[in-house]
Amino acid sequence: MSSVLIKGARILGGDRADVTVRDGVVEDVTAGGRGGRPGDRHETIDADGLVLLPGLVDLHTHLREPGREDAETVLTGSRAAAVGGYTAVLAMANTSPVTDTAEAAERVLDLGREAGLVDVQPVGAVTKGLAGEELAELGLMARSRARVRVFSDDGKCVHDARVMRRALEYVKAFGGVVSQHSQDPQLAGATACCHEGELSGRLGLPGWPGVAEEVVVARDVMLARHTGSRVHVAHVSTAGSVEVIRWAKAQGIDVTAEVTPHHLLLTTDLLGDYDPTYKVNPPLRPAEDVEALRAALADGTIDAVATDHAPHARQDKEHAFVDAAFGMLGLETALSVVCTVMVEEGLLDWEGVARVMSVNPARIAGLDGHGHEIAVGKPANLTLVDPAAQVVVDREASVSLSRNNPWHDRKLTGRVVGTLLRGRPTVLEGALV
Ligand SMILES: NC(=O)N[C@@H](CC(=O)O)C(=O)O
Repeated sequence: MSSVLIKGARILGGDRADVTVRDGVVEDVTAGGRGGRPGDRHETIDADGLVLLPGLVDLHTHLREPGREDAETVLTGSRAAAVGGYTAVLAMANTSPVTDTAEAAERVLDLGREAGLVDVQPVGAVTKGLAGEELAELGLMARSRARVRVFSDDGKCVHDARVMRRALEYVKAFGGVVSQHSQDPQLAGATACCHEGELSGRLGLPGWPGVAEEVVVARDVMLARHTGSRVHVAHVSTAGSVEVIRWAKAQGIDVTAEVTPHHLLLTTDLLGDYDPTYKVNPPLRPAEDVEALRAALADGTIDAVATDHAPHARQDKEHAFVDAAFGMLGLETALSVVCTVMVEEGLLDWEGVARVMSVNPARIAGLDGHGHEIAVGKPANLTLVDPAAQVVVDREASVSLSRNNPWHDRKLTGRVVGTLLRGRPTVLEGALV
């Protein structure tokens, strides 16, 4: 296999270095920009002043295949992931059919390998058909070729405490984790589609109060304590949930949490003109929650940024607000949003970005080969970022199949310019290779 020389990149935003990768691993790191032996033939990437990060890992991606290939496929979602700087994504189980068997998980794994742009790691459903009643084949999925370690009914909450307890006990045996979509179905019912508050009243939209999330987070951390197992809180959206998670961590309870880019920047007042692009689960919250989420990501209470990339075909989104599908795109813009709201605001440095977008997600998901330090002998899953680039997002430029992009026309700072999967460039100069 050929080698690649990345010249002059700032590893985690530090001093310039030359990084040579060969046969899928980092072969050499030379400080000061004199890397590459004379006479060696490399493909050279001029990375002068660019920030080099370990390849990003997304704990929460919806790829829609099988079942809704008109919204996204494993291939198109993999393209969006690579453009976004990702080298691994966890593919959520709420496809049709649901990923609730070993065969279904292996099929997603194989589709990811065929696409060959990022490692697609299937998430297994917690319950059969996401129905919340009977446990899915957790052990068979774990022992399958797909080696499933993350289980989630995402899109639905595992609301029965007894089922959640059993799931936590079960996954403990093989070091698995349950990623919970925390939404109490009585407090936030089937029609709830907007943060409950003054605005939802004025708009006449059924409200989804923060407490519907917080009560489930509180219950689940107690179940994690009781079972000695591991729970992960998906898409945390309220200050109250942050308080519970902070308390639980202080008790030594094995809980981790993720926040989405949209909950770090967008607020509920965007719903003023009923644009379904901004309809998402959990809903966009007020500015006080956004502030608390940023602070929690900065201080480590929230471990990871996860996109909840949720592509939807036009016919599912272009409806009256109450009838439109929940969800928004996220893979291609996540790094730019994190750079804008966390790095530019002085809340995280690039080492911190590597931690919340690569190291911690890889650890939570148990993904070997990702989230490693950039050092000799380590897998060459790498992301190059231009930290000063000014981007105006154009939804038509997306490589996703869907267009439900809440970032359209927004100005963001920082841009992914290169991605390497095991030493092979998948993205160069911001475009797919
Ligand atoms: N996050 C979303 O708004 N949508 C998710 C599922 C869900 O959590 O409702 C989807 O699959 O579309």
